[in-house]
Parts: sequence; structure tokens; C-alpha cells
Amino acid sequence: TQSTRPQRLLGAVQKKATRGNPRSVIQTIDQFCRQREWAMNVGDEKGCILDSVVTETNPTTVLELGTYCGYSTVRIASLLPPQARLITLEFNPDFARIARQVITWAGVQDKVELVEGASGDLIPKMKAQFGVNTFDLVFLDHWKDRYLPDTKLMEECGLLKKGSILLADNVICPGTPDYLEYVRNSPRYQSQYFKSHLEYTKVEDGLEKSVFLG
Ligand SMILES: C[C@H](C[C@H]1O[C@@H](n2cnc3c(N)ncnc32)[C@H](O)[C@@H]1O)NC(=O)c1cc(-c2ccc(F)cc2)cc(O)c1O
Ligand SMILES: [Mg+2]
Repeated sequence: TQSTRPQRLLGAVQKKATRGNPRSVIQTIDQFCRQREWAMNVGDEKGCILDSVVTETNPTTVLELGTYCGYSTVRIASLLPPQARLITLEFNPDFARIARQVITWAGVQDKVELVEGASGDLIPKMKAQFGVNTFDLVFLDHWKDRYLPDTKLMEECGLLKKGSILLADNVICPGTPDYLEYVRNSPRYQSQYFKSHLEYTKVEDGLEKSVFLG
């Protein structure tokens, strides 16, 4: 039977990347996406912006919405201090299965909890079931029409504190117009746009960084 693109991406990682070396896994996936097949990872250009936001936030608790193959999961986890943890949500079981193997190959599995399910169902369970108080950083990279409802849900569930950072991928392409309008006009957020390009292309895209003001 035919392999899927995530399976071929994992194959490249297991063939070319050094086990236990997150940077090598990232480099291998970027090379695969540039030379073989495009895939919807945040990519190397926007990835550098992600790295700088993670580093300056120095988060203890991170939430990622939309794991896909685990590229940004590995990128973020590799920058976290030892006791920090990253919870990543993915509702496609086939993608989740691939992502677990990419995360383990990179050696960051001890910092990552991959939960299979839909963000809308899981966010309300974060405190009771996952022992989370608040998130220092949230990376939004799932269905683009879920960014706004899930942000409101996180507010309602008390998962954001003064200074919590929301970092959203794809605010231009594919685009998240209702989310952008909300975080840019709400008095509860201070927003900043980081202009970049859609992963592995010359098409404009960018990341929106929004600080929750409480
Ligand atoms: C949505 C996907 C990323 C993953 O998110 C999981 N997911 C979804 N909704 C939920 C939920 N509610 N809860 C948990 N997980 C969830 C899913 O299964 C995918 O694995 N990302 C994209 O579609 C995406 C698309 C493009 C793109 C850009 C230009 C084009 F011409 C074509 C595609 C670029 C990007 O950078 C993306 O990120
Ligand atoms: Mg994305």
C-alpha cells in the first residue's frame, strides 16, 4: 500500500537524523520539505522567530495546538529547561502516531506530553486532568478557524495569566482574520506581527505574538 507523506517524512528522519539530536531532526525535516515534498511544518524561517519567542519567554508550561508531525514540538522542547513541560494536542491519530516517533527520535519525549483529541474538548480538562495551572506560552497552529474560539475558551478556563504569550502561525496564509481582529483590538492583549513567509515558499505569511494583559 502507498505510504503517506508523514510516513515518508518519518522515514527520512530515521534514516538521516542523529538519534537524540533535536537540531539534526529539524534540519532533516526542513531538507526533506525543501528537496522532496512540501509539508505544513512551521519551517526554518518562521521557526527562527518561534525559537526567539520561546527563548525570551523562558516558559515552564507550554501548550501547542496542532502537533502534525512534531516539527515545532521538537523545536520548542529542545529550548525548554529540564523541569519545563510541553503539552501538544493532535486529533488526527495517524499524525499523532508519526509525531510520537519523531519526538522520541529527537530525544525530547521526557519534556513532551502528546494528547490525542480535539482542542475544544481537551482545553477544559487541562486543569483537572493534566494538572496545569496556567500556560506561559501557547503556540497556535491547528485549524485556522479554531484559533479564536480556543483562545476565548482558554480565557474562560483561567488558563492564561497576566504575561501569558500566544504565538499564532499562519495568520496571513491560510489566514486567521477573526483571530487577528480579536487580539489586535481587544484591550486584554498587546499584539505584534512578525512578517515572514509560508514555510519553504516565497508566499507571505507571519506569526502574531500576543501578550495577555489579564
Ligand atoms: C491544522 C494543521 C495542523 C494540524 O492541526 C491538527 N488539528 C486541527 N484542528 C485541531 C484541533 N481542533 N485539535 C487538535 N489538533 C487539530 C491537524 O490534524 C493537523 O495535524 N495545519 C494546517 O492546516 C496548515 C496549513 C498550511 C497550508 C498553507 C497553504 C496551503 F496552500 C496549504 C496548507 C500551512 C500551515 O502552516 C498549517 O499549519
Ligand atoms: Mg502552521
